[in-house]
Amino acid sequence: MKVLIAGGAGFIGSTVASRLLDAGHTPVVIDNLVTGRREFCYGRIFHEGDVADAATVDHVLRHHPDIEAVVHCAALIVVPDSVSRPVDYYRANVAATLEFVDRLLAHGVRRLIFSSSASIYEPGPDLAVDEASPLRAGNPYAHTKLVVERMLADIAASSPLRVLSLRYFNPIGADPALRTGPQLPTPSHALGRLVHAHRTGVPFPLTGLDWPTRDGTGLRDYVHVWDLATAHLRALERFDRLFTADGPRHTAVNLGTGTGTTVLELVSAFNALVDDPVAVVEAPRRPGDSAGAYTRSRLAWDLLGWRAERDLAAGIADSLAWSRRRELLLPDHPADDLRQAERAQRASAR
Ligand SMILES: O=c1ccn([C@@H]2O[C@H](COP(=O)(O)OP(=O)(O)O[C@H]3O[C@H](CO)[C@H](O)[C@H](O)[C@H]3O)[C@@H](O)[C@H]2O)c(=O)[nH]1
Repeated sequence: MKVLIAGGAGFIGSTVASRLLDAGHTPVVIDNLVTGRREFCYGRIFHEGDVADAATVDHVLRHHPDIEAVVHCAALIVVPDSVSRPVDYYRANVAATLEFVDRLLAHGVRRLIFSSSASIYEPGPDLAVDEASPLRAGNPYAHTKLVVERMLADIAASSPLRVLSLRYFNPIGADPALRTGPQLPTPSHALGRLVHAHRTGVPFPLTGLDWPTRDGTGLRDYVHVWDLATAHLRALERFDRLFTADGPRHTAVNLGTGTGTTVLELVSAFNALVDDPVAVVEAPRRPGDSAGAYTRSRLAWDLLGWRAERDLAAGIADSLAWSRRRELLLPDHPADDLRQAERAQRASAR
């Protein structure tokens, strides 16, 4: 099957592309490289461009009329950034998706998987959520995901498009074959910061110790990115069976492990795997942060035949292995940072 992956040069999109390749499918990547990496597309079908650019998307779809489904992972994803740059986030995540879907419809695309997020839930006191839990996004990033889910549901209701929103919990790890992984030298997510702290010797900041969790630190459901990628594969293989003729044309499925882990528990699990443990310091809550959530849903199993198979230790081990590989594969040159900044500026000026 030929599958268009928007954002296929980013962390999750590139892993999905590897998973599809390993299963004998053909990913076609479109990515504007604002945060994605060209190196992740070597040897793959790759079109550089923005999903908001009709000419680029038209070109790709005309060039590959045999594309059977689209996976849309292209987005800006850093929560505190979204608080300070909401216009950029709405433009990149909402406005660009609308333009993209307009072209997908024009070319008769009927199957779309959207990278959504568990951050759109309003969890109850036990922090466990399923797909029927109340939705209330607590920061601009999460708002963009919620808005797009609703937008896609409305569009699907009156078009041949069927949409599966996959609500990711917190992806960790890397492709176990180390072809790709988190691309930023200093990622903002907790495990990335832990790896960074381990490499530099700078203590890891515990950002918030007064959350309503068992030890006061934020709780998340950390799911291995390779497991996430496998969920996309299963979803693509079963896509047409997910939708009945007269049922809803948009459906959402949680992708998590079902286990909540606090930041202090994550630090302990990390330190159990390294020779020289990371020190921690207390720090204030981050803008837009939340207590977190974990999934209690079986829907991914029932609908996709998928459940997470890799544990937290595997995710940490693969993150550590990737950070060493990353230094070789994606050396950080000051010129890269400059080019990255210029691309980001061009994208936000559009
Ligand atoms: O240096 C850090 C970084 C994070 N945390 C804590 O670790 C927990 C998890 O934080 P992450 O940033 O790893 O996870 P989030 O769920 O807050 O955000 C992640 O998931 C989001 C979607 O839900 C976005 O994708 C975002 O970019 C990604 O980092 C939170 O309690 C946070 O306060 C720390 O203690 N120290």
